[in-house]
Amino acid sequence: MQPLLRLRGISKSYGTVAANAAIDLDVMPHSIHAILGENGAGKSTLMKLIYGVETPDEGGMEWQAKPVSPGSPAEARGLGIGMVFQHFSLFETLTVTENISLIVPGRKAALAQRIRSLGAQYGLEVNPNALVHSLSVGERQRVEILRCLMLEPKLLILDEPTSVLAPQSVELLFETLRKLRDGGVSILFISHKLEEIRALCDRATILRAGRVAGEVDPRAHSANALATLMIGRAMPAPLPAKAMPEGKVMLDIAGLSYPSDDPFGVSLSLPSLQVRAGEIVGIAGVSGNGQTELAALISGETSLTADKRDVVRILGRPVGRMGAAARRKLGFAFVPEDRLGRGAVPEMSLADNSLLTAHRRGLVRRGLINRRKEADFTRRCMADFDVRASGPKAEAGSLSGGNLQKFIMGREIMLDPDLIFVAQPTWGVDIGASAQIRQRLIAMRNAGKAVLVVSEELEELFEICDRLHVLHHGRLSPSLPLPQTTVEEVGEWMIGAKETAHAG
Ligand SMILES: Nc1ncnc2c1ncn2[C@@H]1O[C@H](COP(=O)(O)OP(=O)(O)OP(=O)(O)O)[C@@H](O)[C@H]1O
Repeated sequence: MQPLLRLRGISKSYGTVAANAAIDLDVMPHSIHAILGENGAGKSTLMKLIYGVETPDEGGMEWQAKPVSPGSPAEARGLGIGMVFQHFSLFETLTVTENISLIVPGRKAALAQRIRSLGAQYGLEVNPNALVHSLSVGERQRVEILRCLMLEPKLLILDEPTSVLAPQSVELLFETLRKLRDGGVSILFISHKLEEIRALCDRATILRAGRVAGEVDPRAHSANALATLMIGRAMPAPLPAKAMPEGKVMLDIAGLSYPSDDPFGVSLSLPSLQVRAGEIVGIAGVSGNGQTELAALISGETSLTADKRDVVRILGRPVGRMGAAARRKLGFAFVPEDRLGRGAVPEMSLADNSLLTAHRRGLVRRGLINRRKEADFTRRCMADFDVRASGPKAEAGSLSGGNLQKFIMGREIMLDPDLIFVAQPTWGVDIGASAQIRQRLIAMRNAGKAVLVVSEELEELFEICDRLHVLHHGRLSPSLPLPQTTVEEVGEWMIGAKETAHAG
């Protein structure tokens, strides 16, 4: 059988970094083909070359046995190649339908109708009239996938599509992808989740440092064997959580109802949320159920009315009316889910990004930046958290997704906060580095720090947390202690089944 897409000797360098080196790849018709590799291995670069976002320095590409060299995404789409990016490319101030209509032809009313019906069919529900800025990361991803599907591609490239989907939605998406494959669409699938790759893909190409390190049938290998192939060494073991005495309450939210002023936002109802020193508390739930609003409330992006200033307390202080910078001064650190934008400024160097939150750690004296200290801090963060980039001067936006996430996590942990709030700590991070990040969070807990983690990955929460709450439609469940609570129970809270029983 002729491959749908054939790459031969594809190379692409950025300065001195060989992001792709002499890559050969055949994508067959009716195939779901995984691209595996550590953060920075060159997966996204390869996909950008195929989709015409970048042009290769060397090598050739054949599409349905004809030589092609797509010079732009529009040309690639013209061939029948669609791509869903890891970082979103939606306009925040436009609605879902308006964003889709920029690429997909058709009248708005008809598009909105198709968005609804495709959404229902594939478990990618989203309100066509919602403004994109009001959507959670997970919902934005649904919009991106829908937009691609509406163009009926022959090859669909998905760059970590499941990283922000709930387990149920992942299964639905896989059903969609299998249906698409059976209907003649091939899929290139990038994911760090090896079990997903084993469940979904029939081929896997493994990249290591920009080169092809092997090609396997993922169904014939265990996840552990795939991981070893990918990272070239064995996985680090989880750090045991040591028994801790009951610590002081470091975050305390008592009886807060917070109606959203955004018509598409989620109103919060938080009967009680406490995080004590020496524990990790997790917030489980599907993205779009109030996680964004909760993060804004705790980080200080949202300010409460004067009568509610006591309702949120950080390190014993009422912070309801305190801004984000003042909260950080108390000993609070925050890793937002949106790493490009809120977490880091892409156009700035890593060193200057360190300054954004670490300026109080001796990097600024009397209003002057100490460049040496800034570079030292950044270098230390890069070394300790295995951030792969050319150095402190590298632009944040040039880092691979997982490496930027490791940098932001590292920067916040290095502030040595008493209370840290982390949204999606390992989103886009490869399995070796995720294990390291989880180890760091457990180490903070063992050192008596208070840790609050929002994650859609139940497995991750079950591995690191002492207790869990579930957020569903903005309502926070009671505290569920681990390990007594089961995944099934949490699942029921996640879909609202338990909530009704609890209220009754
Ligand atoms: N625009 C750019 N400028 C400079 N370097 C870049 C640029 N894009 C990618 N790189 C570098 O090329 C290498 C490969 O990056 P790429 O994003 O392809 O990795 P990846 O395998 O997709 O990683 P991740 O799993 O973290 O998304 C990295 O070292 C990255 O820093």
